[in-house]
Amino acid sequence: MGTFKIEGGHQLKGEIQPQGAKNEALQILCAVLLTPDKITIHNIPDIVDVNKLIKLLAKLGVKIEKIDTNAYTFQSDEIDLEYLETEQFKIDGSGLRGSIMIVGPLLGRFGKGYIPKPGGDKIGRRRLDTHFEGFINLGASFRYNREDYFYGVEAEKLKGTYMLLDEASVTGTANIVMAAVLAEGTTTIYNAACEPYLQQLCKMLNRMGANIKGIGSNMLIIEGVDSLGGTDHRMLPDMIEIGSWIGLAAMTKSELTIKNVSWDDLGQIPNVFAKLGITLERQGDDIYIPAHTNGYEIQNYIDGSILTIADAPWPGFTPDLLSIVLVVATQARGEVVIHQKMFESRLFFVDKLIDMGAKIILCDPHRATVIGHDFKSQLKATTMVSPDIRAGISLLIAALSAKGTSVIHNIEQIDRGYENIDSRLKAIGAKIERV
Ligand SMILES: CC(=O)N[C@H]1[C@@H](OP(=O)(O)OP(=O)(O)OC[C@H]2O[C@@H](n3ccc(=O)[nH]c3=O)[C@H](O)[C@@H]2O)O[C@H](CO)[C@@H](O)[C@@H]1O
Ligand SMILES: C=C(OP(=O)(O)O)C(=O)O
Repeated sequence: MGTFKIEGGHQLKGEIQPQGAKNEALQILCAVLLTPDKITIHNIPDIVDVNKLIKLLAKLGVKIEKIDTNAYTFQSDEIDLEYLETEQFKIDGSGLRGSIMIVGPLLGRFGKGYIPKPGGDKIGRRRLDTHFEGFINLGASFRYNREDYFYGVEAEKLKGTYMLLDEASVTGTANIVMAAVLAEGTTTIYNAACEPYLQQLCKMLNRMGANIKGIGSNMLIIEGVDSLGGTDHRMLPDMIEIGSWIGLAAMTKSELTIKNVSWDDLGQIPNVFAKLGITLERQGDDIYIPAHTNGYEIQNYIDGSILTIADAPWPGFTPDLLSIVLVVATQARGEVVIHQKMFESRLFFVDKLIDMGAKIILCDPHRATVIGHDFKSQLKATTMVSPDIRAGISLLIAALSAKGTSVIHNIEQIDRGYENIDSRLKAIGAKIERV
């Protein structure tokens, strides 16, 4: 179990280049299975989850070449479907959440797709019904082996159809789209997820020869084609990482510039941090955050009632930033209710923040009320264990603002989604060691 030792209470300063987006990378990497032609992908983040998926693709027979620090080529012209029947695949496939998205492309191109129960954050129930109901709608037969949590879908030829998803699942929509692009006829997916990473996937598939309309909306219309070809793709910057850097800057009263953020793809993120009282300046495509020497004040609603920050499917606010918003609120002036609607086990990490002196009431598993300290009392350093990726980075931000030296164990959770986080933090003045 890896550990970070952090000496908190220091102001940081400098520029940060965000990494390529983790959750986009997981979709895009699965899409390389859709064609025998070469695909070049740039801005791939060097993080544990993505590297696990790249290894899994290699074991499936994808020819992979690293052509630059964050760029690879992929060629899926000799796929070894037998690997899907092996015990090793059960281990590899369950190592991350994103592996679920190999099923759609494999089903679309080879007529069968299998996956063990995927891994990822333990943040509540993470059902897969939307994915498999979508494949069944396209004509696939489905089986699930309860003994070893193994899912399978098979079809001679998928047939396009109309479907209304039971929820706007992000990976579910990506999976169904990747199957439907090679189905016969027209598939309409209503209540589709429409976040920027999904838009990126659809645009990439269209460059490969697919015919997807309605990109960016919650209704995707896909005319199936017989085959797809190669393309070049560049990943967007990671909006969750960008939000994490904004939170870090505010909590440590640091002046930071986050470079090349693709501002127009950030949706509600700048607004939500602005509601917490954080000043963000748009400078070209960069975000400049001045040092918040006098703190930051949470805005109430216009009728004076207390602000609630809640998650919702895109274009709502992403659930992946709520833990970060929560930690930032602990030092604000004012109060806020954090409502995590999607996941029921994601707020339990607040116990650690309470140990550090934060004023938080966990009302129920989904809601926490935070009463900010306005920096009148600093958080106290402590020893903690990172339960999931976003709680992990939130605890790291708390530790960097706290008085004294904190220790965070199980930092593998943070490494799942943040590239070289310790060296990038050190470059802007943080006192952090991997021990
Ligand atoms: C690898 C990847 O891309 N992971 C992301 C993806 O996970 P993932 O695709 O697994 O998440 P889903 O979009 O399927 O759903 C997340 C949770 O929200 C619930 N839900 C979803 C849609 C909806 O309309 N109503 C609703 O309540 C689901 O029941 C589930 O509990 O999207 C999540 C939601 O943005 C993010 O937290 C994850 O980081
Ligand atoms: C929940 C997350 O990831 P995953 O879906 O990969 O577990 C996340 O990135 O915050």
